[in-house]
Amino acid sequence: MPRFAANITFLFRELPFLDRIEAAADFGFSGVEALFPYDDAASQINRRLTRAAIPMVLINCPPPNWAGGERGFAAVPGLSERFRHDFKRSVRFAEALGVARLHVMAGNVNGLVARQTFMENLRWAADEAPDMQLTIEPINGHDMPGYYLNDFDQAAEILDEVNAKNLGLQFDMYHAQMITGDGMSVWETHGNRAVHVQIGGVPGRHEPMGGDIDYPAFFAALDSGAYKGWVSAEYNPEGDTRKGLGWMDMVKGS
Ligand SMILES: O=C(O)[C@@H](O)C(=O)CO
Ligand SMILES: [Mg+2]
Repeated sequence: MPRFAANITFLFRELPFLDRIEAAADFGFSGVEALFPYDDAASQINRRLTRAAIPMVLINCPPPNWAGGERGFAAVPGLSERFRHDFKRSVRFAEALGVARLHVMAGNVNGLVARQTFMENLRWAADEAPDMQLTIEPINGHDMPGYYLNDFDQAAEILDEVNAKNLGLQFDMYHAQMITGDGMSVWETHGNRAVHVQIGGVPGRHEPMGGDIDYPAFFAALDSGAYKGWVSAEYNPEGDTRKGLGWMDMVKGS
């Protein structure tokens, strides 16, 4: 069975942010992740992680200003200084939480200069934090219009060209399905680059069951394949998070 983490930016939103950590542990998740947990002190988050006896496995860079609509700066020409400042801050926060993975967000931009900027900043980041597993994630244009990294082949080319041992693919099955209509094929082509996996149903980004993605087949592929990392539940529960966790019981029972 895959090792499941709960993305507590999406799941357990019925509860205050810090309480979601214990809820995730109580409901069978072995870890948590969060998009931007920077509003709480690392010491407070750590206390809750210790009490729940589970790790935080991934956070996103950049820290704050998300509410202002920015989607990162790693690929935005002219903002490398801003990106590097934010990156160092994210690494410090991740280290304080014992988080081993950092998702580096590209930003809303396009064109050849953006590609060059993205690769330069990724190379710099990989050198700057050699012990941190960095990830890049293709995100579908419906959910995040204008986001630079919106295609898995594009991500694979960038990973090959940057060629840093601590940089890999964040494979979100929800985005793979939304972008191509056939997420399983994308996994077959690019799954070997994955260092982090996320799941959510299509349509609607709800619970990973039913819908257009054959999740039982995907979980079976994960069980029999080389990927042994985290599989994070990153979806908008249809109702109360706890009532929608039947998909986990199905995986455990199979
Ligand atoms: O898929 C997503 O939306 C996330 O993994 C993410 O990092 C974008 O904020
Ligand atoms: Mg994702």
